[in-house]
Amino acid sequence: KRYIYMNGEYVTEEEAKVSVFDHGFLYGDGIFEGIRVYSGNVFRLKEHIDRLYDSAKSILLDIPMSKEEMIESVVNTVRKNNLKDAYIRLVISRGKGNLSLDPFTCHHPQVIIIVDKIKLFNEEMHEKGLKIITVPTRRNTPDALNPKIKSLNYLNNILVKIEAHLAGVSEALMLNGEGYVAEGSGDNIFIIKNGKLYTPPSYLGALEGITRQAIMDIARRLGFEVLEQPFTRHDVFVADEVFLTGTAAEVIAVSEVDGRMIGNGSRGPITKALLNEFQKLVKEDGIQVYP
Ligand SMILES: Cc1ncc(COP(=O)(O)O)c(CNc2cccc(C(=O)O)c2)c1O
Repeated sequence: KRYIYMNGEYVTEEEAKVSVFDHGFLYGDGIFEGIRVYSGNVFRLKEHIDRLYDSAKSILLDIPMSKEEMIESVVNTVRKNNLKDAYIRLVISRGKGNLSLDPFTCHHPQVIIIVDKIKLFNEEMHEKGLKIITVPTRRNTPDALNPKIKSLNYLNNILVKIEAHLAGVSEALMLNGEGYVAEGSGDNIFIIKNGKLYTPPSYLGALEGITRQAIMDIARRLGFEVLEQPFTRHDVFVADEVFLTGTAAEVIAVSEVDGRMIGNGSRGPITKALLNEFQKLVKEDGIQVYP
């Protein structure tokens, strides 16, 4: 049996329901985090919670518990489900209100913690790398709905998934309003050229990924230069290596973009080395569920 945390209680999947008047359901008025547990370690949980509370502040959503209480609730929910490896979906909605858009008619934000088994990319996909495309749908502009806010408004990302699917690929890149590469539908992007790593700067219009930061930390620790600067599709096409990062994706190589083969058409050596280091880090850096 799986238990879901809802507003301080554990309920079963069948009992886990929200009101049809919940503004998270009606308007995507809410925020969320995707977090992973590796061998009982909740990877960089504090960093995820810090980002969650930043997203909350940015949309004036008042989470009815402290960061410490939220961390404890996440850990307890993993323990309640007795999982050592898992994917956690932490959702906070504005809560039940009337049918207007007005968030000030919602007085009880919903705090929901779902713990699930995780699907992985298999070893073959890691070695071969993903074939991806660039799609016409641009990333939300920061002065409209800032991509730094991990909100429940994922239609921008879902439209990208639809375009990728229609093109027969599993993932796609979004550009920003100026035509610079922003990120994938649910992951950040890195390119490697002449031994240097490049990733779009966070102001460009992408989520400040926890995995992105971890890879930058690892790469710098290994002595690589990492530059956060804008780049274009051309820079991606001529890169030696390309990979995507995300809690679900981890570190996944890209072997083809818009029909251009990347490097020798399979995962590059630096990408593989970074993934190896990442797989060690995720077991250590975070909060232990079963100390
Ligand atoms: C738009 C976007 N960009 C980057 C990332 C990677 O960030 P982290 O390194 O912090 O996870 C995300 C988060 N990744 C995310 C969110 C929701 C679902 C899925 C999925 O692949 O099922 C993935 C994301 O949603």
